[in-house]
Amino acid sequence: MADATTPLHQTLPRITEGGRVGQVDATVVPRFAGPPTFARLPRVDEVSDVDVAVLGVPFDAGVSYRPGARFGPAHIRESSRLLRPYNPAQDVSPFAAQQVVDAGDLGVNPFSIDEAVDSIEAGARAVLERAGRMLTLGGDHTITLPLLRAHAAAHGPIAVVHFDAHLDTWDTYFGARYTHGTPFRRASEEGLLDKEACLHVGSRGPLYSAKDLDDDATLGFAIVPSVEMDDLGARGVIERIRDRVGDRPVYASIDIDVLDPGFAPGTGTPETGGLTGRELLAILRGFADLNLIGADVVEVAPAYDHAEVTGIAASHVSYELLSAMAPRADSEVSR
Ligand SMILES: N=C(N)NCCCC(=O)O
Ligand SMILES: [Zn+2]
Ligand SMILES: [Zn+2]
Repeated sequence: MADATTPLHQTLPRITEGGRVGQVDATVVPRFAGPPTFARLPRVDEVSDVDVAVLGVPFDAGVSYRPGARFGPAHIRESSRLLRPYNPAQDVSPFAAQQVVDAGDLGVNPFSIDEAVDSIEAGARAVLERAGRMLTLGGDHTITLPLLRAHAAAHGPIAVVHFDAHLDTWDTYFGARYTHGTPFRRASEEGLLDKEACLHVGSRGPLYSAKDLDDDATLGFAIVPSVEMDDLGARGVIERIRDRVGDRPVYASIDIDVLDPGFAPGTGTPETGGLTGRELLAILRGFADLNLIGADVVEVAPAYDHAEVTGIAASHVSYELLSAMAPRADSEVSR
């Protein structure tokens, strides 16, 4: 048993509810001490069976404006120390209902986007062989293309629900095809998307031209713009998502800039008029009734954050996604 004189790396008392190796027990080791893994969960090498892996991809060479999302994974992990075991909003204990681990970071090339994209795909495929599902912490939005390649290899064309201020279906920037503004155009061109079933949520802000919207529809996306949030409410947005994706395999990609900059200042291309944290969490809870096969949380850039506001938002978004992935005894739980 740990006491105040025992180095923490020698004995880490963990919650072991449901037979899973869970968080370091915060009633024994205070939250600000101990390992820097996501939610103080075990590392992947500390357990034998894995259901969900949390993977960091510290890559930001694809950004068009402010850099810094390469520090996102470490910032989200540090901001996740306060997460507790039981999620009352979904009536689930996400780390007891499934084995969740921290798979660490991929070490990707910061000087070659092409090489980084290839190695992210290879890394994601390797993680998916070990774990049934993964939640990836970015990193800029470029990383979602190789992540979708890995998921589509396992599931076929995917229904992507994309939360973002931006469409990210643009074509090129300065001739570059792999950037954080282009992942979903590439994914659509590569046949990774179910073009009947993809949806952007929270889009807003100026575009380059009206043609952006025509292209976006052709690439397979419907849109719930941020401006419709008040009229629809979280329930209305969940219904729009459910109508669009049905029971297809769904991948949720959360660009933290879908939140208003007041709720998530720490990001590279902020746009005013976004969702509140409460709205986003409420919508994500609706994914518990969908076939959520994977997710990412991207574009957290801690240099522009204050008091971990953005990091805490990203860690709670991650927690709702992990909760939505958790198997339920009764799948008709109303929430
Ligand atoms: N994916 C994010 N966050 N931003 C894309 C912005 C692309 C642009 O500068 O037009
Ligand atoms: Zn964005
Ligand atoms: Zn984005």
